[in-house]
Amino acid sequence: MNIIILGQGAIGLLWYRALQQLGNDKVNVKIFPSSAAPAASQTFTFTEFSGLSEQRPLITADKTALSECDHLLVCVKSYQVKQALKPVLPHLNTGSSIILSHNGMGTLAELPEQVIDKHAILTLLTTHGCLRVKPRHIRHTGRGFSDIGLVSGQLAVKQQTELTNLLNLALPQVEWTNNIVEKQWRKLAVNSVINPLTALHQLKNGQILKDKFTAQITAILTEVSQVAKSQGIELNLRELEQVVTGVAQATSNNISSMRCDVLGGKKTEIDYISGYIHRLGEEQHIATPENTRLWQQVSAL
Ligand SMILES: NC(=O)C1=CN([C@@H]2O[C@H](COP(=O)(O)OP(=O)(O)OC[C@H]3O[C@@H](n4cnc5c(N)ncnc54)[C@H](OP(=O)(O)O)[C@@H]3O)[C@@H](O)[C@H]2O)C=CC1
Ligand SMILES: CC(C)(CO)C(=O)C(=O)O
Repeated sequence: MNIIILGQGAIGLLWYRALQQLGNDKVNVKIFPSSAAPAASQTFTFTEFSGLSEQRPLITADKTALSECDHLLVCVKSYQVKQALKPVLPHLNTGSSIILSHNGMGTLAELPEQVIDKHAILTLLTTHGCLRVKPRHIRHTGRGFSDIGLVSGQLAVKQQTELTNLLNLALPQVEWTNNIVEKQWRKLAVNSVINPLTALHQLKNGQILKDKFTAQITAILTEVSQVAKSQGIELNLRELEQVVTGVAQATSNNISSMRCDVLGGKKTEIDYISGYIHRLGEEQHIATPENTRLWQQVSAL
């Protein structure tokens, strides 16, 4: 199987290393570099939980590799997806799937129609934690699990199974799911609470469980479930509150990705989290004052 990874950041290199470990007889994995990265052959450093580090070769994909690709795994931030795909799409094998792996929602609607017509589009959601220590040096900070499923087009069951088995062998656990869109909404709900609140109030994830945020969390999640319903996704409010509490407890000492971005002076993914709820709400005539305010406040940071 030929897999190309687009995005050599934390998640891209995590998958690249995991797949490369399996050996060439199982998978031929290459990386498509960003224009900022030199194209010449390079190495990258991978640091495990134990603190052990290793250097590994980084094999980059050219146009020929793109024309032979079976699965393109896109591991860039949500706001980078459209731009990152631009130089890749003209050369990508028509039979290749495009697997989007990012926080937030709304990137599918940004893809040109011809792309949607030609390629099966999948989503890969992961709870693994990975830190980019510096360019081409990553540290795996938390073991998690991943869900993969189809969001547009078709992929034969045999290909679904082969892909899932391979990813699961590389970085377990990976499961195929036929309701990936519902899972995306659940993850969006979690991110719509934890990410903006931690970024705005400079909190660790667990600190959003203080009583003073309870009413606001309920308001955010009420809006998310109302907007999700307009898209045919039923989310139970009490269940969402429990999921958010569970994730905040399990990651209580973590700094959310949005807070990290703010601290690092980087652009956040707020347009694809609270901003996505705001846009869909407007489209569907559903008021989303809480998410709209969070979107505006984080955008202004
Ligand atoms: N890190 C984590 O633990 C987790 C991350 N996620 C989500 O996964 C997604 C990816 O996150 P993460 O890997 O941490 O992000 P990073 O910022 O570490 O990686 C993004 C990579 O994309 C590259 N890139 C940006 N624009 C382009 C382009 N036009 N062409 C090619 N490459 C490009 C960047 O290039 P350059 O090197 O030049 O900057 C960078 O290497 C995000 O949505 C994040 O929220 C989800 C779960 C956990
Ligand atoms: C689940 C959570 C909130 C963990 O930090 C996350 O996905 C993020 O930080 O973006």
